[in-house]
Amino acid sequence: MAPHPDPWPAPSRPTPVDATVRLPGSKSLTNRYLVLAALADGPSRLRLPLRSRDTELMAAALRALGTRVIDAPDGDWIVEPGPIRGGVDVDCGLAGTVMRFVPPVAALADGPVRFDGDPGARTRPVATGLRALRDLGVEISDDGDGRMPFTVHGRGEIPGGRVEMDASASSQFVSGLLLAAPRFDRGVTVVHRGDPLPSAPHVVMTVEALRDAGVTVDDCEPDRWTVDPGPILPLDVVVEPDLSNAAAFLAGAMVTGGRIHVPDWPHHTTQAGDHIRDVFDAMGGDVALDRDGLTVTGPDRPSGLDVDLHDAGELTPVVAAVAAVADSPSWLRGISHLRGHETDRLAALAREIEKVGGRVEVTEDALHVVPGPPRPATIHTYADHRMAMAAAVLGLAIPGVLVEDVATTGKTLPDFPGMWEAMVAGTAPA
Ligand SMILES: O=C(O)C1=C[C@@H](OP(=O)(O)O)[C@@H](O)[C@H](O)C1
Ligand SMILES: C=C(OP(=O)(O)O)C(=O)O
Repeated sequence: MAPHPDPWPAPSRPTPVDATVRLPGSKSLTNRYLVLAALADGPSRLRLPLRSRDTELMAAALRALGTRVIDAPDGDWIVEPGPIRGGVDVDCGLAGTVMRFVPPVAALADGPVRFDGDPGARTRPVATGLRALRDLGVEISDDGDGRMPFTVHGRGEIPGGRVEMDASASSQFVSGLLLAAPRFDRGVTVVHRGDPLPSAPHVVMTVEALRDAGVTVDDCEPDRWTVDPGPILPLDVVVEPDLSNAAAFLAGAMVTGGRIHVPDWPHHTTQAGDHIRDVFDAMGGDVALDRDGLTVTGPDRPSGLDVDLHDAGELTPVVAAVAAVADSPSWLRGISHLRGHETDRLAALAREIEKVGGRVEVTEDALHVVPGPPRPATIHTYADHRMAMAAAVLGLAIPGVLVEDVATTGKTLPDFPGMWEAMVAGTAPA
């Protein structure tokens, strides 16, 4: 992987891109499978897992807790569960999945497990998950502010039972409890009470992954999930390509009137990123899913749109970037929870899109993006992989865009700049 200059001159292209882009595995699926495999009854195999910062952090966390996560020569991960041990530290980096999925696993350890992460992780919400674990009988110490760092005092078992939480800040609080719950003495019933749960497809993904591993889950009532205690079957799974990362490349077609093909786009998926098909269709793209994969052909100029991204918030930065060069204003709604993502994405998108000539109004839960005469700028990326990908999309359409810290894309996509440059040059590997 070649080093890239910082700031990185985002390639711009006045003519249509035309490339096939093969995406590595889904972050959300890889990290769920890793957790389930660590708690399973025998060894598992993850085929085509994502190998990026977030998933390496998850693997490292589980290794610290006593699981063997073995790098097979073909890139697969073999996972051999072991007794969960305490007396260890977990580095969450900036990964929401690590800071919210691993504490319930740590509660099953035989001693204390201390969690910390990047400076930015200390401002991400974790208190709801910690409070729920306490309600289920787990001892946790923090500095009293419900933020990182904190220590989970594992006692080798979790009584479990019924717990109510307000998960309106992140669906990951629900997913984290459900994933470990087969190993709780009484399983768990989680009831969400509060504003509507964001990122609902991610909880469906959790439920599906549990059921595929032989776990009984009842989700027939809205905002209530029951996981029965019982064994987790070993997994042998192929990880789907990451559709939210794919969205950035498909945006390349949208802003240049070009064509991008993503092979192996799943026909059934729980990934929220699949929603990008509807979004780009509404923005004037020609979106075709067939046996070979997904092909998006962009319009001469994308249309503005009014869209609710509550279920697929992680698409917002890339959609906002396309909206910033559209032929009319856009509303992106239902996204107040993005203030607790890698950065406050509402503020960050407004600031950076305004630098390249757009106007952005931030409301309580929406962005109103008004395209303006484009101008070059240096885009700050706030340690946020999706801000950096959005900046690359802006740079494709607007000459003279420099992207600070493009390496932050390594959170979910190794060598994003190399893949992007290959796409722009039309040489992306088939
Ligand atoms: O469970 C998951 O894998 C995720 C859930 C979502 O989090 P929020 O519910 O906090 O938005 C999503 O944005 C994140 O990228 C991944
Ligand atoms: C919100 C995101 O990540 P995380 O899993 O760290 O919450 C994201 O990838 O857009």
